[in-house]
Amino acid sequence: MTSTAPAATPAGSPSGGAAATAVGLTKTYGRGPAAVHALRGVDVSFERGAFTAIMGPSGSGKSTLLHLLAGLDTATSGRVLLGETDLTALGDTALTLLRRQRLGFVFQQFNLLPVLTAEQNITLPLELGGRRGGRGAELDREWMADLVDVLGLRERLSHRPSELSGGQQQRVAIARALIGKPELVLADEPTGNLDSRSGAEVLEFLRRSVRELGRTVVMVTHDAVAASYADRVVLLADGRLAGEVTDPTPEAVASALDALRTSLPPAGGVGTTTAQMRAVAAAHVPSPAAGL
Ligand SMILES: Nc1ncnc2c1ncn2[C@@H]1O[C@H](COP(=O)(O)OP(=O)(O)OP(=O)(O)O)[C@@H](O)[C@H]1O
Repeated sequence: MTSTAPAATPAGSPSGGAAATAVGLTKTYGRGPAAVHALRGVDVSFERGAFTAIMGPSGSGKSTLLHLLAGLDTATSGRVLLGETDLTALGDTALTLLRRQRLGFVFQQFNLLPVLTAEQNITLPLELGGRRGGRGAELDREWMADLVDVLGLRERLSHRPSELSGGQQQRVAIARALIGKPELVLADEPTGNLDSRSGAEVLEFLRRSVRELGRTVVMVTHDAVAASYADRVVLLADGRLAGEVTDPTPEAVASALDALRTSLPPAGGVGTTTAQMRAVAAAHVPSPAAGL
């Protein structure tokens, strides 16, 4: 699938124009011989107004990177910037507020409240913000109408989640993620629980939220077809940035992933140098990441 979006910001570029930036990001779980190096120094920028997918073999650090971008986990070293704000310098309360006011989340499990209607689920973040005096508690009715139309939910607003299909529920979850006009929407396998038709709808809506509603989306996925809806695919292998595919097609993504998998030993990275991965990725990826 070819995108008409502007060229992506190179990996590791400064945060000007970037919705989020990771700088020398490392995350180690555990200590000593049991330590797991989930991220080993990742430098990557996510361009504002673009749809970026993060892909890589199982255990390559995708979810860890998404969680650090969300301020849901703390880095071992390095920094995460949301715009100009350094998340790694914030305490728990500030991070909670930042997540509520500046981020939107879409999960594989739709996480809708069963007793609320679709409309109530969508506006819930504003209710929560309002109760605590947070910013964005006012419902922007025009924005709500835009979201409902783009997501095709107008006829479904009074329905409860149990009365909606999986795809419709995920569209409600996307509207809920977007209602507060977050700077960045983080999606973790948003189509993982959907059949391919509903998945395609959801991906199309995520793309439209970027193209038509000016949002910024970063999505973790295992699916090369899903990734092809993005403007750019960032590849991770063994906790490191291992290349990228711009204007991705499913074939280009699948071949870049195959190249990464065959370059990794079964144990997950021991003995594989970044240089080896770069060489393999460069051979298969149309636009390898600058700065690798
Ligand atoms: N809380 C944790 N404690 C210990 N190790 C962890 C923890 N979370 C993740 N890891 C390890 O960190 C590495 C990266 O995990 P992560 O979940 O980020 O990978 P992933 O690319 O998202 O994998 P998958 O595609 O299988 O979901 C893995 O080796 C994983 O086992």
